[in-house]
Amino acid sequence: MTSSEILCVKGLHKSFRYYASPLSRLREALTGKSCHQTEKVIDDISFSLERGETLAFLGQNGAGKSTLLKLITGILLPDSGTVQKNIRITGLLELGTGFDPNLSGRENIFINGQLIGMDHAEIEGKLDAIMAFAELGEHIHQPVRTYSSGMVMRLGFAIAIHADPGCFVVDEALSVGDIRFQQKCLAFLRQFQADGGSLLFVSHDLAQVKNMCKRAIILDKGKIAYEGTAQEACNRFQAFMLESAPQPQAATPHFPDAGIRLNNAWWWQADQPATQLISGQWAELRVELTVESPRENLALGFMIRDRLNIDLFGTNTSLQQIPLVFPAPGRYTVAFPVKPNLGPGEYVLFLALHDQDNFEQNVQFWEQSFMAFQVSAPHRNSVGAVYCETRPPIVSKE
Ligand SMILES: Nc1ncnc2c1ncn2[C@@H]1O[C@H](COP(=O)(O)OP(=O)(O)OP(=O)(O)O)[C@@H](O)[C@H]1O
Repeated sequence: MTSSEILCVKGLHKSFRYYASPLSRLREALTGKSCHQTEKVIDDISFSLERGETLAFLGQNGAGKSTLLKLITGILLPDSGTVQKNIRITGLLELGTGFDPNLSGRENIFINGQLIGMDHAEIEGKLDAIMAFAELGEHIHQPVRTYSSGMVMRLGFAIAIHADPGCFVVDEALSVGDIRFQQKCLAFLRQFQADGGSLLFVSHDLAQVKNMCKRAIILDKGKIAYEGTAQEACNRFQAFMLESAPQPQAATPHFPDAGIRLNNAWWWQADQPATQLISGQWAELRVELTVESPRENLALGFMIRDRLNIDLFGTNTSLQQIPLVFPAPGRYTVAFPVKPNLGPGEYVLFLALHDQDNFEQNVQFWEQSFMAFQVSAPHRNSVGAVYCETRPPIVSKE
């Protein structure tokens, strides 16, 4: 380890054993014969972290990000390889790790605090500050098993940050809880960074990764697939995710009794089909259907979701008070004029055709992620997920 490094990971390997049933495990213990399968989850990972550096880990679900963080913090032991660190690393990993559900929040502060390296006197000294940060009020005296996941997160975060770590580990857990508390945690983390603290960060929110981190590693099936600036890593990861996202194609109906098939759907903007829309300019979502017999009383709708699968905007013909009538069999196109006032980024389109009064009835198709598309904002005068029209600010003196 060099003098500026606080963490040095070398040749880390970790596999998990999988047994078909508890009986297989018992059989192996009794007979000594192998009755398990092994899956390599971390495969020869090496990297180092300098003091004050912020490093993000990106990767698809199951890529090994959380396992790597647990190896670094010592929650898990590697099969081989080393984790050298010369500072205290704390953070939020699995919600509730190190909490006894039957003890109160206050009692758990002592248990969890000791687990992450504080001694009793240090915890006594910081108890009031930890309880104030967690904002649990009288709940602090109730057993942790009665807490919501957001409350567990508050308590875990409050303890972890008061351990004066040199490096703080943030897994997706930060996305739990109410937005005001999340903002408070993020503000804390920014101050922690400004004061020279290091961060290891796992998030599927690439905007947050770019905002919080300078460097990033993309993990793919437990191996390092890319290491570089957070900006470049996010671009590569985004491109990879878009490639692997469902593309427009003939959809097969999921509903055997459906008499209407979704053939295709595509965006149209500036007189041509578009996979990249320009924010704030009129576009059209065209949905092409094959109708086998005359139908009415249906609603065709769409929902735009962001990459975290959060609903951003949806509408349907019923909400728009447009009767959807297919008087004869044939191919139909339904066009929705839409002005996508969205921030630049990747989005996914959900399409469904169902009863006009009840979306669970007469379902003809229900395509959760029919296609991915991008939105660009060439005249950037804003940031964020939505685009609100603005006029130049007016400065006036009282
Ligand atoms: N304790 C465990 N026992 C067995 N398998 C495990 C254990 N922990 C993780 N795994 C497996 O290891 C693989 C990697 O999981 P991990 O949680 O590290 O991925 P991840 O990149 O953090 O995914 P996500 O983005 O979904 O959180 C997965 O296949 C997971 O099922």
